[in-house]
Amino acid sequence: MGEPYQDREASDPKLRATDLTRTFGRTPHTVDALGPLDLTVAPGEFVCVVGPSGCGKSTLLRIAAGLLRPSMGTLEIRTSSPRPAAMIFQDYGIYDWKTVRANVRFGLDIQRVPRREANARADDWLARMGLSDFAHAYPATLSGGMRQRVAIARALAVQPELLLMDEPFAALDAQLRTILQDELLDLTQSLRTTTLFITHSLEEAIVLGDRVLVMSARPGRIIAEHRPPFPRPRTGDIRTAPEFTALKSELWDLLRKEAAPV
Ligand SMILES: Nc1ncnc2c1ncn2[C@@H]1O[C@H](COP(=O)(O)OP(=O)(O)OP(=O)(O)O)[C@@H](O)[C@H]1O
Repeated sequence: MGEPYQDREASDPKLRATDLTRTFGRTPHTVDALGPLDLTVAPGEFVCVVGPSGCGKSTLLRIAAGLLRPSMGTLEIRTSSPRPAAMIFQDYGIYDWKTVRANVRFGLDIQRVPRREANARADDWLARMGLSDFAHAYPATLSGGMRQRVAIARALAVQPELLLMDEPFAALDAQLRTILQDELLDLTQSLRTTTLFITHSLEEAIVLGDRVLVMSARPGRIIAEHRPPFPRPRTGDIRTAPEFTALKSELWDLLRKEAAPV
C-alpha cells in the first residue's frame, strides 16, 4: 500500500471528523467498528465513501447524523442555519401511513413551515421528481424507484446544509439505479448541497463524487482518496470513458485487497 491517507484540510469544512472511533459492546466482547478516522467535507462538495462490507460505513454516517455517539474522537458539523442535516437510507425511510405529499412535507412540518408554503414546496419537489400525479397516493402503491424519489424529495425539500446518504439505491435494480444516479447527479450539480454518500457501487461513487474515499476492512479507516477526472457539470456519459474504467479497476483492486480473507 502507498502513503497513508491524509485528508487535505479544507479551510472551512462543513463536516470534520478527527480521530473518530466507534466500538460496540462491552469487554471482552467488543467490536471495533470504525477508525480512528479523519475526514473533512468542504461546503458544496460531494464525497463518496466506498469500503468492504462491515467496515463501518453506516456507523460513520449514523454518527454524522447524530444517531450514534463516537467512542473517541469528534465529528463536527458546521451549519450556519438551524436547518438540519437530512438523511436518506437504503430502505427509503418513508412513512407508509402518510400520503406521498405528506411524506415530502414531513421535514417542513417539523420545522413549522406554514401549511400553505409547505404544500407549495412539497408540490414543487414532487413535480421535479415526476411524482405530481402521485401526491395523494400512499407509498405502498409506488414502485421502489418512486419510493426512493419520494425520500430524495423529502430530504431536499428542507434545503439541508448537509445531505447524508446511506446506500440509497442499493435496493433498486441496475437499470433504475443508473437512472436515479443520473437524476441525483443533475440535482446535486444544480443545488451544490454538501453531501456524504455511502455506497458499495464503485460506478456510483465515480459518477457522483468530487472525491471517492476508500475505507479499509473493519475497523474502517480511510486508506485512499481519488478525484474522478471529470469536470462538472458532468453527465452519466462518463461511464463509457476509458478514464472511468481505469479508475473503477484501480478502486476495485484496492477493495479486493481489503475484502480478501486473512
Ligand atoms: N449496534 C451495533 N452493535 C454491535 N455491533 C454493531 C452495531 N452496529 C454495527 N455493528 C458492527 O460494526 C461493524 C460495522 O458495521 P456497519 O454497519 O457500520 O458496516 P458497513 O460498512 O455499513 O457494512 P455494510 O457495507 O455491510 O452495510 C460490523 O461488524 C457490525 O456488525
